Amino acid sequence: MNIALIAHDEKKEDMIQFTTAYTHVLSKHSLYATGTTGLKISNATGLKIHRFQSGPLGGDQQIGAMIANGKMDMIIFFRDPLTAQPHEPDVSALMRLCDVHQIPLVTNIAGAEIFIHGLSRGDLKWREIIKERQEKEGTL
Ligand SMILES: O=C(CO)COP(=O)(O)O
Repeated sequence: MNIALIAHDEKKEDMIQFTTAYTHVLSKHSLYATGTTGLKISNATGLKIHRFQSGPLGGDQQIGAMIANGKMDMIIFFRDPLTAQPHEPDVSALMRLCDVHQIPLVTNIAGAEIFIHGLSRGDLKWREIIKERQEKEGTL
């Protein structure tokens, strides 16, 4: 599965703890992240991560583009609800695209715990079926 990991500054510590705890699960998947989040995770865990631009510079939009192109399977986005973000429109756009394309999105560590267990149990296998169908129909 292609998984995006994103955290606002006040939530980066949560992301490091989460990815450290679940390195063994995450290492079986293709990981993508916004710039600073990706750097911090790979420094802390050694996980291989494709890093996009930093969020305020367009990273959320790059991940959004992957969703629109049918290339993203899950978004783990630890959002800071208490701090105004200069790129709030990008954040909203990313979450909107998750809903448009039925991509599982979780925005806090408590939910992410549930997602990660579902992921290791195979709850996201339906994504493969959808992708195969889209490839056949030429819509991917
Ligand atoms: O701002 C972000 C997501 O909206 C995260 O960006 P960084 O990972 O570059 O800090």
